[in-house]
Amino acid sequence: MVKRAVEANFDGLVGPTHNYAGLSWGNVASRSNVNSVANPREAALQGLAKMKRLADRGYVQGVLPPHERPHLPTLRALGFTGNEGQVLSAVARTDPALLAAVSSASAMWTANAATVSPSADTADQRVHLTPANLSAKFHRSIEHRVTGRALKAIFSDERYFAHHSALPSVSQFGDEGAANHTRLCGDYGAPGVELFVYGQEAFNDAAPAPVRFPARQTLEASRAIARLHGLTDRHAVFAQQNPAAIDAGVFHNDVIAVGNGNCLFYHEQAFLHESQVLTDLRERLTGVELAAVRVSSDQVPIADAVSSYLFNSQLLASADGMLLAVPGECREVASVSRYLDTLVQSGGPITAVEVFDVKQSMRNGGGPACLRLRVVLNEDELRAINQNVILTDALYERLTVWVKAHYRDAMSQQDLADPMLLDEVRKALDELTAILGLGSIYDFQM
Ligand SMILES: NCCC[C@H](NC(=O)CCC(=O)O)C(=O)O
Repeated sequence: MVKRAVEANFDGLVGPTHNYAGLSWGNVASRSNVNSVANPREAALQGLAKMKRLADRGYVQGVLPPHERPHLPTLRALGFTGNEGQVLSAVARTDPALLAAVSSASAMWTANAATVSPSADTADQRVHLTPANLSAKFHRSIEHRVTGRALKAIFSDERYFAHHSALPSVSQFGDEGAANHTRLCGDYGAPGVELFVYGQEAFNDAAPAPVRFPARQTLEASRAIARLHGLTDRHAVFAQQNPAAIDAGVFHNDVIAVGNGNCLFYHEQAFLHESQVLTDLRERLTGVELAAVRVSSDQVPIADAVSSYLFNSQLLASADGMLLAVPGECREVASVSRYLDTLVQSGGPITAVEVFDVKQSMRNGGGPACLRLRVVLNEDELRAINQNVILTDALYERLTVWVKAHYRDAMSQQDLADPMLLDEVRKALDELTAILGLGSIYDFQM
């Protein structure tokens, strides 16, 4: 029997150290905004406003906490000694790039937090969660431990939830989580098919690979996640991303494709073997017709897809079809704006387009879809999670007050060395874990 289920979205609350450090080679926005002054307060409020709008529409909206940054335990593991002020001033003086790396608020992009397989797909009928090792970028490779703790503090009931450790942190098992994972299905509670998109095969030198920018996800990693989650061949499809797309700045598949329910919305240059992907999906979607919404390069050149983040939109089920929640940049790129006008009139599955302003995040290459982790939950599972992280009006108000009390409105690279910043962050996060009822998840709390 198919259980009633919903797709919940868990957005990463932007952390107090949000800044532009140009840390992500291959991510065009990150590199082009390097050294701009960021506004963490505005970033966090933009994220909260997105969550609130969707919660008001009736979507189940959760919150995932930011991480402790700058991360002193990482600096100590790399040989910095002395008290915290001494560690910070030494790293600022000798290695500012390292200080930036351990200060990034990148955990906000929770599409990279983990891969989640709903219970309807897995062998033991539990929801399976694996934090992504994010091994392609040092600043992100330090996220998975705390991410795992946060997920365990929210999805704690072992009758319903199975947690795995991140894969080995080496490039051969590079894993970027849900950004390269799309689930297609009929009802959310019915068995679906999980599309794993990888950039490269690690153990096959002859396989196609990008030449300019790194492929962050490997086939080997995707297969390991599917095994860990107990997905049989009926429930998993593996597809290679088009290497040319990676070289054009598509560092994750969610920059060029998004799916929901029976709909896959994608650019014609997304996949290396497009028709095979569609065939593999159709074979496994029993009783459900795949609605493939393909965007051609004539309609939207790939460079425009990358600069507008058209495909990094949230595709959400709505009463009369599907809502595409797009970043504001989509209305600033002519080809994309034109395309969106025709899309809703085309009579296809996507029936509405709405614009969300997440500009602070966009300038680091994170659109609406990057900011959320999707978790399909049936009614029992939804009831079993930590309810304190579900966004209600009261929680929205509380988090807004919390952000305004603790966040700065300007963050430059120089500011990261300020020892006051570390104190501010810890004070804020200590309060946050109490608000969200998470217990102790940060190193400084242990
Ligand atoms: N899913 C969106 C991820 C964006 C993220 N950007 C960053 O980490 C940029 C940080 C900086 O450059 O300061 C990344 O590339 O992994």
